[in-house]
Amino acid sequence: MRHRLGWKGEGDRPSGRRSVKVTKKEAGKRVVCNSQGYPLSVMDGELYWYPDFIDPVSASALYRQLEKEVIWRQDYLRMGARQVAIPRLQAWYGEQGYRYSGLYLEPQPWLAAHRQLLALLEEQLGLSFNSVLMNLYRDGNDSVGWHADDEPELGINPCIASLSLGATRRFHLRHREHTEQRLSLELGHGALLVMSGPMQHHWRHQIPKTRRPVGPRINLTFRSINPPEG
Ligand SMILES: O=C(O)CCC(=O)C(=O)O
Ligand SMILES: [Fe+2]
Repeated sequence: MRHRLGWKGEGDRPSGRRSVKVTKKEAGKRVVCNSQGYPLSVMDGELYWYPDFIDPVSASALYRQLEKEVIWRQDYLRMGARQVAIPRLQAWYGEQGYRYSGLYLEPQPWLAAHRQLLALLEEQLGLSFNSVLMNLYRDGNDSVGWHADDEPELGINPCIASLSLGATRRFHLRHREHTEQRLSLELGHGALLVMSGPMQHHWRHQIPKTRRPVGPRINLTFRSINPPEG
């Protein structure tokens, strides 16, 4: 267990206020962070929930910065003879390229906002990553279907830290074999969800479309990609 956790034990809500307020300055911007978190009790996996990881003012500043600087791409999946647009925009930053579902994502160099978030994840939770997959859900029509983050480059039992900025969207988790095991979380502005242990082998997750009018949402899933062999 590499986490430094802000709670007492499995299934235990932390007693008292054990939140840590941290401010980090880079390029004149401060990020206020609250690393109080909760373990969510699930079978065959580890799930940690930090509902207020980034405070709303810092989260809005990060959102605006990323909205301005990220180079988003529209990717397509081949479905037989057809090319189907993925229902969201994506971007891949970090140190290595990423191959998934027949797509190759060329890495782009870290932005200052990414470096700031990487430093927070390291300092607050003891987690380090070398890449981030970003998703922009423009409205309720954008989504990501059931999948697991189980590409071979992520290794066995990968740790994935997923930060949400902007509109709140519902996140579903479902066990692959015990399909009655389900979870639904509202991922709000500044919330962090960490999935680790055998989670990606036993569970799938999705962000469904919604008819509710929702604004745009940026999601960053920090990951560690193993270097290519050879
Ligand atoms: O947007 C999210 O919260 C989830 C994104 C996701 O599952 C992924 O990028 O693999
Ligand atoms: Fe995912």
